Amino acid sequence: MNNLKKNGRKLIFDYIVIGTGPAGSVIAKMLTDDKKTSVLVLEAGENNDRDEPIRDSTFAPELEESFFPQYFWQGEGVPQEELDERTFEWTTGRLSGGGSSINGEQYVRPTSVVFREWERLLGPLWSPGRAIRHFKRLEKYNGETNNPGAHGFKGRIHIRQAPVNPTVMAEKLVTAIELATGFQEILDYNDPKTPLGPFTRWQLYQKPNGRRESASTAFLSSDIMTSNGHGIKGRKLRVLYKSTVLRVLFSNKRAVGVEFLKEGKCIRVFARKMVIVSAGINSTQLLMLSGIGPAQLLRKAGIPVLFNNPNVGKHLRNHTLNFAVFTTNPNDRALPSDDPNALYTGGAFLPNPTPGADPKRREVQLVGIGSNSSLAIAIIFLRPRSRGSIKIQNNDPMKIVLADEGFLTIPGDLDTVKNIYKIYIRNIAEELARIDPAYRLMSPTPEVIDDDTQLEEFIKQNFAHNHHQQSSLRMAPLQRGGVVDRRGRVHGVKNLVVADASIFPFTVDGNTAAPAYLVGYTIARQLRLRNRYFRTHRNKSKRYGEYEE
Ligand SMILES: Cc1cc2nc3c(=O)[nH]c(=O)nc-3n(C[C@H](O)[C@H](O)[C@H](O)COP(=O)(O)OP(=O)(O)OC[C@H]3O[C@@H](n4cnc5c(N)ncnc54)[C@H](O)[C@@H]3O)c2cc1C
Repeated sequence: MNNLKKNGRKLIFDYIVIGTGPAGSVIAKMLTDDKKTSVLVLEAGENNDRDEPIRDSTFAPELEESFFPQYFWQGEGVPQEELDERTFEWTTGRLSGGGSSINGEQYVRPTSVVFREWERLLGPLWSPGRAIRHFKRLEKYNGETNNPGAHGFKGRIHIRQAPVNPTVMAEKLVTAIELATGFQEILDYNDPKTPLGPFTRWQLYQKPNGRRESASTAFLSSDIMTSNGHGIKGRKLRVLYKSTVLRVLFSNKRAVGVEFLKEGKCIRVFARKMVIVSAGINSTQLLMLSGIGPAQLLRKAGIPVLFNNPNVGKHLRNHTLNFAVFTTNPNDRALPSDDPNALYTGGAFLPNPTPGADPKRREVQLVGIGSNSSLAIAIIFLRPRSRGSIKIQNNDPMKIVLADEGFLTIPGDLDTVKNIYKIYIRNIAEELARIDPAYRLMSPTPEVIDDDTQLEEFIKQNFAHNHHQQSSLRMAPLQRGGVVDRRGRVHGVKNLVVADASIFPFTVDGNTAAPAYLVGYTIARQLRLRNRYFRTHRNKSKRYGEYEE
């Protein structure tokens, strides 16, 4: 076993951050802004920011389909009982920027309805007003809006609204959705005043020239660190790639460091203040390997129990994903010829169409994906009740976890997806065909939609995975299913924080990268406040909770 050493002494940092996804990268940058705090970041993957498939946004669809081993974790979930025992990929980005370096680039903030739930459970730190303030500080918005007060224009994350001029295909789809649902076209779905309706322009994680903006390009860029991971201009940042953390080290229930694998060597490194786990879909496994989790499971795996918390790995959630495919008019382009980086052909956010559901709550996301010969609508149900779980198999960090996403295990979820086809898709198909008869619903056919048994079968066969894994380490009080408190501090131990999509307390009503950035930003601010407080108040007897912003 090696200790990472400098001048023969073991190397100690103020913080160790595990992972460079949206949450980890923001935290690493923010904690080192003061040029006093030292941070070591450990990332299993490499820095691939310069690779064409990562930089060039037009590769996004291919990345999402092929899961190239050089950029993705390779894994599979357990067979899904309600989906005829089918298995789905259990993966995300394994490279600098994590999922943000390979994802579909859609920038979608959760609505205020979601943050009101977070606030009720966790207090004002997670209120809708504060969330919007934080998003504004993070983003550099490059697009149109009727509510400039809702956007930020000076943050580090470039957001490009695209395309400027919608294609005829996008316009036809949006008109059809307007007519089919009664919701008017909206300009800016991230404006809290217009969370529902169809639109021709997505907001994308892209620089003004259409190149991908990831957590790596936004927060670990050349003005922050050198290409080999050294902070510049006095920034006490060190990023080590190809460094896979195996477990967190403790002394009397206090996290003091981590053990990681780098190029065949097992190395130990230490943290004075805190270890921050931002490993995304792997955070649950790391906690369990470190002795935090359901006692019975840990004992069976041969891991000494540090803190028995049955909530660890228990509340895994994901959105559902299905498709409807239309023929198109060969004269209609899916994307403007001068802007292939726009990626999508319109879309919509809508309420659950089931009679009795809240008509003001966003629960459905439709994404137009056009090509020369077809228009697919990706259908995402954003508020499924089904829950899954993550379990380790034994104490071997290299052994894949048993990730059971529990898709459609609560029957109401299947009913909602059926209603989306029966009400929204059926009506959109009719309106589209009225606008232009060349647009015909091919899959599922209207006959399948009208037959309950066939529709159910279609949904199960057609079901896809959309990589919005969240909530397996819920941020909530222990008695209410929590693993971390409102500042991400792990219950039952000291100096250990989790900050990433795994701590979302309630399912978000859109894609998951924006709230992961927000979680990182909010927790980093809290850590900075704590540092500032301890620096200025020598009397450390007061708890920093009293000095929250
Ligand atoms: C194909 C795909 C498409 C998606 N499309 C969209 C989209 O269009 N819009 C959107 O908002 N979201 C999208 N998402 C989801 C989004 O990218 C994730 O929710 C987001 O990246 C989560 O951020 P995070 O900080 O929680 O973790 P991650 O982004 O997963 O980052 C975790 C990092 O930790 C590293 N890591 C993990 N384990 C270890 C370890 N043991 N040691 C060291 N490092 C480790 C990983 O390599 C990774 O870099 C998509 C995801 C995928 C996979």
